[in-house]
Amino acid sequence: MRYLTFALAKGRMANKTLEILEKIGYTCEEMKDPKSRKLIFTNEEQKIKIFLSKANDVPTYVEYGAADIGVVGKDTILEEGRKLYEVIDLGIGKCRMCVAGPKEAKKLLENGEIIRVATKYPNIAKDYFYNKKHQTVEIIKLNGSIELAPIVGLAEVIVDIVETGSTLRENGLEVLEEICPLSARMVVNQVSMKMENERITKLINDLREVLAHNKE
Ligand SMILES: Nc1ncnc2c1ncn2[C@@H]1O[C@H](COP(=O)(O)OP(=O)(O)OP(=O)(O)O)[C@@H](O)[C@H]1O
Ligand SMILES: O=P(O)(O)OC[C@H]1O[C@H](OP(=O)(O)OP(=O)(O)O)[C@H](O)[C@@H]1O
Repeated sequence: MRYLTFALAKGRMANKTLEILEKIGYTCEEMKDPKSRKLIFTNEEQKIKIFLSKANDVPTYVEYGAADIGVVGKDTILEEGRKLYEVIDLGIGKCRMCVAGPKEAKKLLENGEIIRVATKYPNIAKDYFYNKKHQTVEIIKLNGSIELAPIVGLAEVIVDIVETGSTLRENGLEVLEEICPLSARMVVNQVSMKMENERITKLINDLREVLAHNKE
């Protein structure tokens, strides 16, 4: 039997993802050593390998088959636009992709003015403004602390993740339009889905059972 390789997004979702995998019997004790600098972990018995990578890179590893399976936010899946199968919503990392800004910016949006939109997610922003709203805007790519942009006059609005809304509130901004709900998804390489169909189907079914149980 060959190894099934998992690419998981490091960061805020990593621990919860590992907890869910543990519930379906996939464990990697070695991963729990906080001092370890090792990047990939093997469970010889279960014939699995697990690695953590930057969230943005998970779809790339999976599309190229360097990982059979990935767990990553829907935002990253939409932004990266890779060829993969999205098989299950894990229900963790729930948040929303929104257009936000000072409340005065609502008028600019309603009037379809050519505004500047700052975001870490240029493809999601383009798709929303160009394809869904048919509104011409200038997209400015940033890499973090996006909420700064309307405050310092770099852009009129932002496209960003909103979870509790605290970051917006504490900076005098608000949600102006909602683009879509987000959560972590399991994605599968298209060839692996065929070649390892039995193992991957079992894994998906086991996950469904655990997730249904969690909801009860
Ligand atoms: N409040 C939140 N802010 C950002 N992402 C969130 C939030 N809640 C859930 N998520 C989900 O968690 C994923 C990973 O977020 P995280 O901040 O760990 O990584 P990141 O944005 O790649 O961070 P960095 O670039 O700072 O390493 C996001 O892609 C999103 O799907
Ligand atoms: O609605 P809230 O609960 O306040 O969460 C949303 C904030 O969290 C994320 O930022 P993150 O902490 O990942 O930092 P970043 O801005 O550097 O990406 C996101 O980009 C928002 O800024």
